[in-house]
Amino acid sequence: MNAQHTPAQNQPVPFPSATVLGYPRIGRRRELKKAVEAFWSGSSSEAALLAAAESIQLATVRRLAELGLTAPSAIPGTFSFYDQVLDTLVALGGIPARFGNLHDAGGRLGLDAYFTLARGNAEQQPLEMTKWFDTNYHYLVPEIGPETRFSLSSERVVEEFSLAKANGTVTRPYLVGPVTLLALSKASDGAPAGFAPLSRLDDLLPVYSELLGKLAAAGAAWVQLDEPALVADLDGLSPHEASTAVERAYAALTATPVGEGRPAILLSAPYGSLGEQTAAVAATGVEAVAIDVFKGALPSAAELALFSGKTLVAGVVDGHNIWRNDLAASAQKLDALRTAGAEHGFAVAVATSTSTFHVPHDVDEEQQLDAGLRSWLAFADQKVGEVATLAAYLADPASVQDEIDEATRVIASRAQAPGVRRPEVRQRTGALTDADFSRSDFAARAAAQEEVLALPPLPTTTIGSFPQTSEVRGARARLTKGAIDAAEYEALMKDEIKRVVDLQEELGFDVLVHGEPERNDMVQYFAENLDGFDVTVHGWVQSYGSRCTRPSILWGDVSRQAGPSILWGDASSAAAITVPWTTYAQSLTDKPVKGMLTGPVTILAWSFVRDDQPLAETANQVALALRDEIADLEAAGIKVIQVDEPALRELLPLRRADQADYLDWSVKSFRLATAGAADSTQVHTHLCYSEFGAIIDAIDALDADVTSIEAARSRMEVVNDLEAHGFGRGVGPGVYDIHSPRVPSQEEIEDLLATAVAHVPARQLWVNPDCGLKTRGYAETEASLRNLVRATRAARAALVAV
Ligand code: MET
Ligand SMILES: [Zn+2]
Repeated sequence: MNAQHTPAQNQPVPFPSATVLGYPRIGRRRELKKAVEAFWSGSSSEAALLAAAESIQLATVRRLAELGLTAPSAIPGTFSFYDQVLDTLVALGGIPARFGNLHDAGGRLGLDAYFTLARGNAEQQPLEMTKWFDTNYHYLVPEIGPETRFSLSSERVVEEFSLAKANGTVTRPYLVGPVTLLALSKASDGAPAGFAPLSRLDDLLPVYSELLGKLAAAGAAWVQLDEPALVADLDGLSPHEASTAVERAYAALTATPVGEGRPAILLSAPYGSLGEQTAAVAATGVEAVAIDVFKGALPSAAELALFSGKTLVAGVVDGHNIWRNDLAASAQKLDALRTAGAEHGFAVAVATSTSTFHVPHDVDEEQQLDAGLRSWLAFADQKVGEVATLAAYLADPASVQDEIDEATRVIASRAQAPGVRRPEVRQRTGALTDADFSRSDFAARAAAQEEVLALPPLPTTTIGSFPQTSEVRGARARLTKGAIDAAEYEALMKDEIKRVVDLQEELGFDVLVHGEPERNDMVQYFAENLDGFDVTVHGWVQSYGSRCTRPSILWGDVSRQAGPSILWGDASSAAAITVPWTTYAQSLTDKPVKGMLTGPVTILAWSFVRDDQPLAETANQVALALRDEIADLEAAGIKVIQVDEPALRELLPLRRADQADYLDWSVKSFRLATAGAADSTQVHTHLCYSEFGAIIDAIDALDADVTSIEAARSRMEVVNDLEAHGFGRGVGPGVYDIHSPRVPSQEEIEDLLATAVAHVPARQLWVNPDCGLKTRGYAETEASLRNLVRATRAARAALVAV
């Protein structure tokens, strides 16, 4: 089996015929999560953590070899204690000055320094966190300024390579590439206005080269430098700047010939087309380029001609979603590439389009799923098989005809399966008119809401969830196992709701929440209660650090389920998903309790969504189900309803040309979900995890009465955008960073509020944390919320004094 039909000229060691760009790194049973969290809590030692890391790393290498990645350099470096951007940053030593000196006496950044950057300490906020391209993974944002010093500060990547090698496998170390690392960085606090981190490229490159040299010396034949920034239109990075940076960076990194102190370089460009960067990338001296031809387009004939002498690694198998590959379609793409390769003298290899760390490990772990549904799926392990099959196809097309036919048959059966297309759902979306997407004027709504709610200035609220205690999670586990029945579970949840309501009353909040104890996850909970979805048991994927989510599978047409829910066995609650919990909370207090729903875009973004129809159609189906739920909440007397859309920014296409269309359908789906609400019902939305400046028009177009936005971790930057835009409705920029256990002081929150009041009219402002509190403990949450309410009271007094 050999894909090197036209061996590239400049490659001392050929690139393997089949590979993946990355693999899940948290462990099949989330072993890394457990090991890291035990270390953080102080219940295990650094030595225990390192031992766990080693065993996870070696298990991955063994598994990938078993699955067929046996050629040298076919297995990528897949380990990270927290985040790949942080790994690369720490290796290069470019850490923010605000942390003081984290280097040890030997000039190294150890594990403690690494975790301090990720999680903060008593004095310093952690590095900001934001979405990695259009995925639900979050990376830590480097802060680079003129003062940043780069020096080789960690050789973990070399040690990881050596560990695998000592155990018999030559892997392909992975680093975030220099252009992407700087393009994703923000200017440090001390940097002059307009400073561009990319201006430090020339200072960074020698450290990359030094690290590549160490990898070569350790025996690495190939390294992978990931440059997804090249498939995106990033703010502050023009196409010309991007090409120039690519040219400069890779001229420096390939200055040394392969074999004379550097490994061969695979430049990988996942998540879309290289587009106008194709020529710049093809002109570099790297030995191989991985392009995404699943989500991205095949390069044109003229572009392909530029790859002469290289290996083109074709990402034909989707690394980002879970559907079984259409092998016949992939084979066609490979045929085109093979023909062009023969003509222009480049080799072709097969890969996934992105790292597979966006998908779970193994479909075979999900025997509880319907066999039909299971046959439509490919998780990380199955994708390795698909890649191997397609590499075999390149070498000998006839050898895998059976596999190709089988994939074609399964995909055809999926289109016909019951539940995939339901006429009653399609009639409803087909009959929508413009009126279904609009509420009356904001002014009229605001007046009606003021009358019903009569809130003080700077109203306080939380984002929805309260800490998920081990009792709550334990109760859910016992319900699943059948150790308690629905009535017992319901009683336990009610106890928790009462505790949460009482706590908010005691703290003095104005708009309360029920705390969401009944929700394992804000998307999965809805998926479990809607038709068209299924959930997995072991399908965990990393969201950030040790945090994992278990995306549901949205495979069919969506509607609320007919018939009573399993809980609240009373037929009058037929189909309602959230009403009984919310009305129970409302029965305990005179303050308004928010109904909490997850919006259509977020339900799509955080599920594995069907790929057989436009996302807009699926979003409208979900929106109508939520619209029905909102009508039921209103009928039950709920006055404030929040529809969370934390993922609105996440699905934004990476290329500007595609963004307007996305924003149009995504905003419409939110409006479709919420526009049935009465004027007097206050509709909230919540956004987090991203910088929102770029989509502020779309946020405005959501037409929510109140929007809460994550802001504490980026130190209130969003209020500048709101001010510049003239945002006119209610807004709560977060004042408490819930991603870290740190308790913000009253003074600190007062400062943030003062900043907010300076940019946004006080009558529009709300006071709230950045996000839900489910991952926090009660003690720190109580202390933080107490400071939040105290700071609000002080800010109100200051307003009156003015
Ligand atoms: C990631 S956004 C979370 C919103 C949800 N209502 C919560 O409070 O957990
Ligand atoms: Zn949030």
